[in-house]
Amino acid sequence: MVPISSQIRNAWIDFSTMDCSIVALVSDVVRDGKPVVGYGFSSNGRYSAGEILRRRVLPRLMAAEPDALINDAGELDPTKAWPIVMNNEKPGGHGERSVAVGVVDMALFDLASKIAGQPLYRYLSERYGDGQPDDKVFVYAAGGYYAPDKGMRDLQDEMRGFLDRGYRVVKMKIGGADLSEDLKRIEAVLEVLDGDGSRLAVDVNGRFDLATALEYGRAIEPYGLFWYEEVGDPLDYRLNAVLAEHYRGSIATGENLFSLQDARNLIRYGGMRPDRDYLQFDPALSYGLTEYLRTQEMLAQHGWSSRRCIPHGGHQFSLHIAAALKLGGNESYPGEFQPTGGFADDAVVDDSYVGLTEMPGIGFEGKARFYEVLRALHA
Ligand SMILES: O=C([O-])CC(=O)C(=O)O
Ligand SMILES: [Mg+2]
Repeated sequence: MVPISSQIRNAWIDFSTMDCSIVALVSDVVRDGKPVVGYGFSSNGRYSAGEILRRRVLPRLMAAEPDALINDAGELDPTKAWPIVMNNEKPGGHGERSVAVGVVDMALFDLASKIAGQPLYRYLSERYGDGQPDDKVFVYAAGGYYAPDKGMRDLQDEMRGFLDRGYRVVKMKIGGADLSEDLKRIEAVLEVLDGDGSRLAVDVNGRFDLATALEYGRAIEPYGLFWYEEVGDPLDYRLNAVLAEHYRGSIATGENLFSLQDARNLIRYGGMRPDRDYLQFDPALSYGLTEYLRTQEMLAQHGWSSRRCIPHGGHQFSLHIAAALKLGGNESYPGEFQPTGGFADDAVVDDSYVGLTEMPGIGFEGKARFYEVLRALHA
């Protein structure tokens, strides 16, 4: 467990006690005299899932026959861990179990790609994509939280800071104040963006009932925003569907749907429009890439392009996945959730696109402060 606490607040929670799970899988593969280690962490916004990891997920993994994780080519295959760690788990009610499984899945993919000597995006592209990964990924800067004593000037300075760091598109929180105050905050940010609403996303974090969702929708529609995010309760598909009938701009949601089945319900019943809306399922929070691959298959069957997916979480794992599976982009937290937030220390963002590290694996080793924490797990 590692704390990622701060004073910020969205429309639903504050982050004063936020933490996340971290895992190091020390393998018996030796390179340069050292064991190859796979690292994983559980994204942000859900608390650490240590109890489930310690009592259920990790003991099952450790008890598995080593061969059960190896494919016909003799390689470690992270997707083979899924039935092992999910043995004796009932379907449905996914809760935080998917977070625990996701951390281990991330660490296994880090490990497998390191053993293969490849950066994760190349490893994934060869095995699950078309072998031609994107060489850069669209990223937007997420922030714009509510915080004690944070005024309009501070909000504008924060957004200017994002632009200075190479981002073109930014995101801010709404729904934690009343409509008139939020409209002032939106207009303050639009000033920094030369009045261009298509460069601003707003995030409600699931706060609104239908009437408020529609009221805010009518008020913000003229801005032509990048998207209107997680407007109602994540599991209220009907609310989302009614909103989609009325709000003409893009809607984004899905960061709190943690399984293929929940994602499929959103697609079936949530009224999401494949020509303009965005899906934000976070592979780390929702059973890992193994489940995300199944979700991508489901989306394709329903006529959705992978380019409509821009995962939540702002982590390096999804960055590799975005390049390999040709998603529409990835979230980024240039300022929040330290030490896990943000990409490699030397990552350069240009016009809201970032390149990938060529380090084997996910590349946590290129993120000094976080790597220190991960290394301490097996020092
Ligand atoms: O405030 C949060 O929990 C993070 C969030 O919704 C996002 O990144 O979209
Ligand atoms: Mg969000």
